[in-house]
Amino acid sequence: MKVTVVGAGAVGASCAEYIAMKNFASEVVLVDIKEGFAEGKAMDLMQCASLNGFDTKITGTTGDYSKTAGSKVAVITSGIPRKPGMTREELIGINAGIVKEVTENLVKHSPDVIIIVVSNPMDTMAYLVHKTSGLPKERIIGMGGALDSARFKYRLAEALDCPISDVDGMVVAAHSDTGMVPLISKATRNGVPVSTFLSQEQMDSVVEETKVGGATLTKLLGTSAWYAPGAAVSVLVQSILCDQKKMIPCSLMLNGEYGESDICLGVPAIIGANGVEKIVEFELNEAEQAKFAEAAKAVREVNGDLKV
Ligand SMILES: NC(=O)c1ccc[n+]([C@@H]2O[C@H](COP(=O)([O-])OP(=O)(O)OC[C@H]3O[C@@H](n4cnc5c(N)ncnc54)[C@H](O)[C@@H]3O)[C@@H](O)[C@H]2O)c1
Ligand SMILES: O=C(O)C[C@H](O)C(=O)O
Repeated sequence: MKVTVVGAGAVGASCAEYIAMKNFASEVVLVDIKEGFAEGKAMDLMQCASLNGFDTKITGTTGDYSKTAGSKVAVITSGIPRKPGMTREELIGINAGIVKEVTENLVKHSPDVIIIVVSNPMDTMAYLVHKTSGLPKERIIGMGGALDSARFKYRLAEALDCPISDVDGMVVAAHSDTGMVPLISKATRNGVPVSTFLSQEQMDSVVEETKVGGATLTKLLGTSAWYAPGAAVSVLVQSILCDQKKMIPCSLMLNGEYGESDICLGVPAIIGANGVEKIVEFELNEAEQAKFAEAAKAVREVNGDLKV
């Protein structure tokens, strides 16, 4: 099955690399606007095939969407990343126009596509794709929660001084520095609540470090991260292409779930061959639900800046 990745920059190339390495897609088509860039990235990645042992064919094109025709999944990573000191929300002015145009091109050539939105501000870009694509809501998935939850587990394992495979945890609500809600009350080490091992101060610090995970990396790297974002996308794409029905937190259009409607926010969902197969609703505690509502209010304000 064919997967398109639009934007052959840091995140797009990382998505293509992880998807190919896991060997579950027949073809990955990279698209970029910069002349020759996607073709170059595709060629470089294909020269890894014999070394890394994958058979996925990777091709590149400068804006020729006819090459993307018949894609089962398309990942939108096109757009600018933030620089140190910026918020994701500040990218809306440039990225909204790019995401809208890319969405129209994708849908024209692959009307049955499932779109994964990565470009920031992601929750608002996912909302924009809903408003402009005409696709059913089950076929639009914002990628944020998968990455934020991976960062949460990294911070939990660090605080617990244990292997990451020992910990479980999930982040819901917005993919923003202030709107992320790491569900610390439900995080466990092999099924045992982490509060058994960590003080309140340690848990607060894990939550805060998780929320600014993207900003911390942006400060260190001078631009935003790409390895874990690419890996997180590859997990979503695999769950769709292999119909794994994994439960993954994603930014999805809500229709009353968690008390919100007409907004894309991070919630757990079953992801399979049809895209979003079910939004999983479970009880948040009072504080978590209040933070979820606060995040929704902030995302709604950013959505208000869209011209849709
Ligand atoms: N949702 C997440 O968890 C997450 C994680 C990491 C990055 N991001 C976001 O992903 C986006 C990409 O980040 P990056 O580090 O790869 O940036 P990058 O600058 O390395 O790559 C972006 C690419 O998009 C291309 N592009 C721009 N306009 C285009 C268009 N109209 N059509 C096709 N290609 C176009 C550029 O030429 C560039 O190669 C940013 O908005 C960033 O904030 C989101
Ligand atoms: O932090 C960013 O701006 C990029 C991305 O959203 C991330 O979380 O790594």
